[in-house]
Amino acid sequence: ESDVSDRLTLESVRDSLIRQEDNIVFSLIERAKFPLNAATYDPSYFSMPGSYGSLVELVVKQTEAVQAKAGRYENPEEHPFFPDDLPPSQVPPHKYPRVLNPAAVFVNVNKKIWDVYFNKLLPLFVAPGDDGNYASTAVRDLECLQVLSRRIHYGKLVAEVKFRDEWKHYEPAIRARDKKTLMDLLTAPAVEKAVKKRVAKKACIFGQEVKVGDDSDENKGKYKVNPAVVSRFYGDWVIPLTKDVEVQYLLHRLD
Ligand SMILES: C=C(O[C@@H]1C=C(C(=O)O)C=C[C@H]1O)C(=O)O
Repeated sequence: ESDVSDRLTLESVRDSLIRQEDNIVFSLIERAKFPLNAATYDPSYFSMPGSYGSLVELVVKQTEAVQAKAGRYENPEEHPFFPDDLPPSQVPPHKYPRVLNPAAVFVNVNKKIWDVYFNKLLPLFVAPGDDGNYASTAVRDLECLQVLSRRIHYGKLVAEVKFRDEWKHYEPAIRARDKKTLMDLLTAPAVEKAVKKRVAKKACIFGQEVKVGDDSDENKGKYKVNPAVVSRFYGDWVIPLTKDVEVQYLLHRLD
């Protein structure tokens, strides 16, 4: 049986990133069903024993605790937002193929993802207002955070494949801790451009009203999430954070 890492190619890793776009766009559409619902993020909205902060923090922390028991974070592709005090996995260990350098576990940009999602993205793609559905809102946020985190940390696998393909170029830059050269080596501008175009198109296709027996174009241009916002969010944050993960991982690749 061949080693999983032998089947890992830049193409297969990119295919996964493309598939994850579907998940991200759908999750944003689901969140955008609700208005901002500011109470979800307001620590003074409720109080309960233990220091959970806001409702969304309660939902994320408690969900992560349950998922940790179920073994979610044993998977090197999953990263918790609140790694401190997580309970251990309760399930028999699964033998994940060892593909990444073990130092990969120390690369976690979820704090940044949390900040960017709530402060940069959310105000741009949800309507202002309050409909009282705070718990559902928090659950949708959790979903968005998890799919974004998975996508961005996939940068570790991308970097691993690129390193294997071109180690002769990467090694000297890693030894010299030369982040600028690493960034230049791993950047593929044409791929980035295609990603931004494709996510805008997905937001158009997945987010349109589908009508039967009505040929009029009255719904043309009305989308559940603004395709331009999704594309800009990818260009300004998702891609740069993925590349940040790539560089951070590569710096540890020879540890
Ligand atoms: C992920 C990759 O690395 C970089 C980041 C990209 C992204 O986040 O979509 C796209 C191209 C590269 O500049 C890749 O090459 O596929």
